[in-house]
Amino acid sequence: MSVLLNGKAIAATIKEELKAQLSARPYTATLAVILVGSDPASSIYVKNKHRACEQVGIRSLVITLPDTISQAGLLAEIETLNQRDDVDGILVQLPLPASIDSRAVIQAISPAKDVDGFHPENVGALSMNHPGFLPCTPAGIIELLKRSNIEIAGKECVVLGRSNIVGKPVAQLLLRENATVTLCHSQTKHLPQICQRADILIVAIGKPRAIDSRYVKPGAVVVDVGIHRDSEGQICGDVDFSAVEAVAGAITPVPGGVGPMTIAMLMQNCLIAAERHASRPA
Ligand SMILES: NC(=O)C1=CN([C@@H]2O[C@H](COP(=O)(O)OP(=O)(O)OC[C@H]3O[C@@H](n4cnc5c(N)ncnc54)[C@H](OP(=O)(O)O)[C@@H]3O)[C@@H](O)[C@H]2O)C=CC1
Ligand SMILES: Nc1nc(=O)c2c([nH]1)NC[C@@H]1CN(c3ccc(C(=O)N[C@@H](CCC(=O)O)C(=O)O)cc3)C=[N+]21
Ligand SMILES: [Mg+2]
Repeated sequence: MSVLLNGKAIAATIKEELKAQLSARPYTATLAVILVGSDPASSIYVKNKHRACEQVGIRSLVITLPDTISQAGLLAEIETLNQRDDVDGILVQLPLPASIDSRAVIQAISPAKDVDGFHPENVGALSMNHPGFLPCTPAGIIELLKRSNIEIAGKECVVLGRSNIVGKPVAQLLLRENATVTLCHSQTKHLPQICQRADILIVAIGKPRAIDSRYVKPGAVVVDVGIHRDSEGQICGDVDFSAVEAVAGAITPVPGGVGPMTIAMLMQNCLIAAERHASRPA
C-alpha cells in the first residue's frame, strides 16, 4: 500500500491561493488559448483550462480555428495576440495538424506571453536558471513533490522520456533542486535495473500501463505523467497503477495526479505574465 499523491486536491489549493492573490491586484489577467481543429482530447484539455481560468478569476479567450487554416494564417493570429495589450498569456494547444510547422508557431509567440514555457528563449532561461516561464507539467511535478513533503535534494531521480515538453525540462528542474538525475529513453539499456535505483521515478513515455513493479524499488515515489484512454474508455497512465502501488511508497493517480497540477501551473504562469505586463516600462 502506498500514499496517493493527490494532484487534484493540491491543484485546487493552488488555484484558491492564486485567486486570492489576483483579487488583491489592481489589474486583470487574460489568457488566450488557440485550438486548431477539433481533436477530442485537445478539446477536453482546453475546456479544463478555461474552467480553471474561471475558478481563479483569469479572463479566458478561446480562439478556435479550422484544421484547414494555413501556417501563415495561424502565425497572423498569433501576431495579433502578441500585439494586443489586453492579452497577457498565449497558449497554442498541441499537437497541431501535420501541415503546420509547430516549431515556427512556438517561435512566433512573444516570449513574454509564452505561458507554456515552450519558446526557445524560455527553454534557454530554464537551462541557465534565469527568470522566464517554466513549462507547466515539469513545474507541476516539482510543486506536487514539494507540497507532499517529499525531499528532492540528494535523491536518486530517474526520468523516463526525453521530450522537450516533459522529460528534458523535468530533469533540469530536478537537477536545480539538487537531485542526482538519470534521463532515460527508448534506447536506454537495462531500463528496469536503472529504474530500480530511483528514489523518485518520473514516467513520461506515452505507453499505456507500460511500467510495472519490475521497474520500481520498494518504497520509491512514482510520478505518472502519461495520459491515455483505453479501449474501454478508461483513463490510464504510463504506469500499471495496481501493480506499482503495491510496492511504491507514494504514487500519483491518473486521472487526478499530474494533469491538474499542469493546469494549476498554467494559471500561475498567467499571473506572472500579467504582473510583468503591468509593471513593464512605458
Ligand atoms: N498530464 C499532463 O499534463 C501531460 C501529459 N502528457 C502525457 O505524457 C506522456 C508523454 O508525453 P511526451 O513527453 O509529450 O511524449 P513523447 O512521445 O514526445 O516522448 C516520449 C519519450 O519517451 C521515450 N520512450 C518511449 N517509449 C519508451 C520506452 N519503452 N522506454 C523508455 N523510454 C521510452 C521516447 O524515447 P525516444 O526519444 O528515444 O523516442 C521519448 O523520449 C504522454 O502520454 C502524454 O499524453 C504530456 C504532457 C502533459
Ligand atoms: N500547448 C500545450 N500545452 C500543454 O500543456 C499541453 C498541450 N499543448 N497539449 C497536450 C498536453 C496534455 N496536457 C494536459 C493537461 C491537463 C490534463 C488534465 O487535466 N488531466 C486530468 C483529466 C483529463 C481528462 O479527463 O481526460 C487528470 O489527469 O486528472 C491532461 C493533460 C497539456 N498539454
Ligand atoms: Mg495526469
